[in-house]
Amino acid sequence: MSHITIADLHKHYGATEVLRGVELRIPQGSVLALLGPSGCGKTTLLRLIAGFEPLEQGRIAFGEHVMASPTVFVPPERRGIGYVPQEGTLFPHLTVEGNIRFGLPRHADRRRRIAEVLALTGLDGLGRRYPHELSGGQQQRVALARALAPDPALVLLDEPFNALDLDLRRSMCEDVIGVLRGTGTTAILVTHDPGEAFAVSDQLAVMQGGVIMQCAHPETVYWQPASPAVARLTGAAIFLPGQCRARSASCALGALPLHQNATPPDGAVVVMVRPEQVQWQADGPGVPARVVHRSFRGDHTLVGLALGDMRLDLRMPSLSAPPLDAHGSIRILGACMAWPEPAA
Ligand SMILES: Nc1ncnc2c1ncn2[C@@H]1O[C@H](COP(=O)(O)OP(=O)(O)OP(=O)(O)O)[C@@H](O)[C@H]1O
Repeated sequence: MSHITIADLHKHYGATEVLRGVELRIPQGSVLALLGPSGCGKTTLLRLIAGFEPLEQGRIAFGEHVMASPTVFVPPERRGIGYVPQEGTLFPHLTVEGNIRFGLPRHADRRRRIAEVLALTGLDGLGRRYPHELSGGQQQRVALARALAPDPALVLLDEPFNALDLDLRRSMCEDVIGVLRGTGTTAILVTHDPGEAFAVSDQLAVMQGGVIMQCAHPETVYWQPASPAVARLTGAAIFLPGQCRARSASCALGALPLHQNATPPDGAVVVMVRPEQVQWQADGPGVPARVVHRSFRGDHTLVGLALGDMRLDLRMPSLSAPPLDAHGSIRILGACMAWPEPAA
């Protein structure tokens, strides 16, 4: 398989349009994270790619081979896709090996392949266990091993570690994506956790209301979001009214240079910076600020700053957080995004 092309995809459930012109291009061997709020259409998109649902308009192609269009429908078992759904999909009456064997064609050298995928997914020695004898993380590894066993060219992961706590979920996710990268498998990972999406993807697609709002390298999406909505969906953001002139935006935080992708016309704008761009200084030039709130949280401290009649809430490393009532100033590191005012 070479790259995957998804063009102008539409899907309705009843009168509701759930996918509205989805476009994506996923290079072979790369990982695309699909991030968006609940109900935005992520699972529906995966189901169309897998062939579990017909599409109404548009095209899904793997390289030059059209898999789905209004006139073509290649059934799921002929698409060469592995699907790792949300938790709870193992057959409880089958052992780990039995679950993996289920996905393998009869003519395959099943014993060898099962041993390979058990090793690949870190499940050596657990082949004879039943799902209820495994932890949640191990069960999801079995689901991955089952999906990988037929050597698919594309793996779809639909929030596969949702049931795990945050730290375990992120480390499991990085492990699993590492396995897929090791085998050169193209992958689409659905998640609603921006941290997870940033950590593992080559491209991050942000979806809302059935539309891909931006698809780009994760750092581009984070620092140069295409819209205020993308900024909010991908992390904490500070929005301020400002005036744009000659590639510089003036606002309560000073005169800030614009990022390359920011292209508002001169005039009234909404300015966006990430909170970590705001640097506190005990003295030195900058916008005067005073600490009006301080809440210790262990490794970080929440600090509320008053800048004139404006208030900024920041997370600072506890060791460098200023004391309550401290007077100082702030400066902004790097550039800002800005959109014409009504865009907010
Ligand atoms: N079979 C169906 N029949 C009718 N409506 C459906 C069906 N499947 C999904 N929907 C609706 O389509 C919309 C998109 O659902 P989808 O499951 O794709 O969202 P999602 O982004 O994956 O959400 P989540 O993150 O909560 O899993 C939702 O409003 C959902 O209620």
